[in-house]
Amino acid sequence: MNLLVDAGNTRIKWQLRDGGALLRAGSGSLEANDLFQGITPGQWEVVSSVSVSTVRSESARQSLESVISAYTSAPVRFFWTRASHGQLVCAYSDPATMGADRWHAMVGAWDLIRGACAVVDAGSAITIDWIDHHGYHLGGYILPGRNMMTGSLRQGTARVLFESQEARGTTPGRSTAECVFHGVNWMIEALAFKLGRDLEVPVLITGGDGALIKEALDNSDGCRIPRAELRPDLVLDGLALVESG
Ligand SMILES: Nc1ncnc2c1ncn2[C@@H]1O[C@H](COP(=O)(O)OP(=O)(O)OP(=O)(O)O)[C@@H](O)[C@H]1O
Ligand SMILES: CC(C)(CO)[C@@H](O)C(=O)NCCC(=O)O
Ligand SMILES: [K+]
Repeated sequence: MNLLVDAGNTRIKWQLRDGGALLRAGSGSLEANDLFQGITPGQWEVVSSVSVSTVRSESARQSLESVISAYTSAPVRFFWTRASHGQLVCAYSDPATMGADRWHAMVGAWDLIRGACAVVDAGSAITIDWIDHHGYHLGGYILPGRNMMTGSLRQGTARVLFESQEARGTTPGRSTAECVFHGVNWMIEALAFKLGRDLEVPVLITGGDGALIKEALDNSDGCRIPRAELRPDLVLDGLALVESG
């Protein structure tokens, strides 16, 4: 039994898998002390390996390792971006500096598509990576995610004052909160429109705000993308592939 962990900047997500079968899944933060509450003592006993993809700090990596090691004596292995995995080749001259989540999502995407595709991970940050039909990673983009956009407006201004809310619209706002939340949604819509214009390849979408991107792509006029698929577990799927060799 293998425990797979994707430690993002906002949330840590995990799955307990036995071969291809998914047994348990959960998410949360290390601080809340209940991250792994979905795993029973009996299940911990039969965990034979723990594989982690993390984009958090070195000290957070160590905390995660010691929390996991308190549950199990199974080896905890961390997987980082590599220069290549099979036909997939990283565009970075220094692959270790590329976020492990991006790499594992690309490994998962290449395994599914085996052809030119793009990967969008809309998490704390939004990343977009291009892969060509040979498996060459052409490069990507790193943008602030939704929470980060609204948070930076809050922090960087004196009078942009607003309460958090679930404003789904994109019409011009008529209050500060509406201007901020509709503005962010409008940017997501603009991003989807641009993707649909620039790309004619399948797009695999993951991350906490992935559904918003998918919806915006589906509603974008003149979109040339043949297939846009939501894959919430793409990072863990790629990690499972890398971990098993
Ligand atoms: N339950 C949730 N908790 C936190 N964020 C959520 C939740 N549901 C949706 N979101 C949205 O998801 C985003 C965070 O996505 P995700 O959980 O994929 O982050 P992450 O994996 O920690 O990010 P990253 O990989 O970029 O560090 C936030 O911007 C927020 O808008
Ligand atoms: C961009 C994020 C934060 C997205 O989770 C992560 O992939 C990361 O910390 N990357 C390191 C920098 C890079 O990918 O070039
Ligand atoms: K992520």
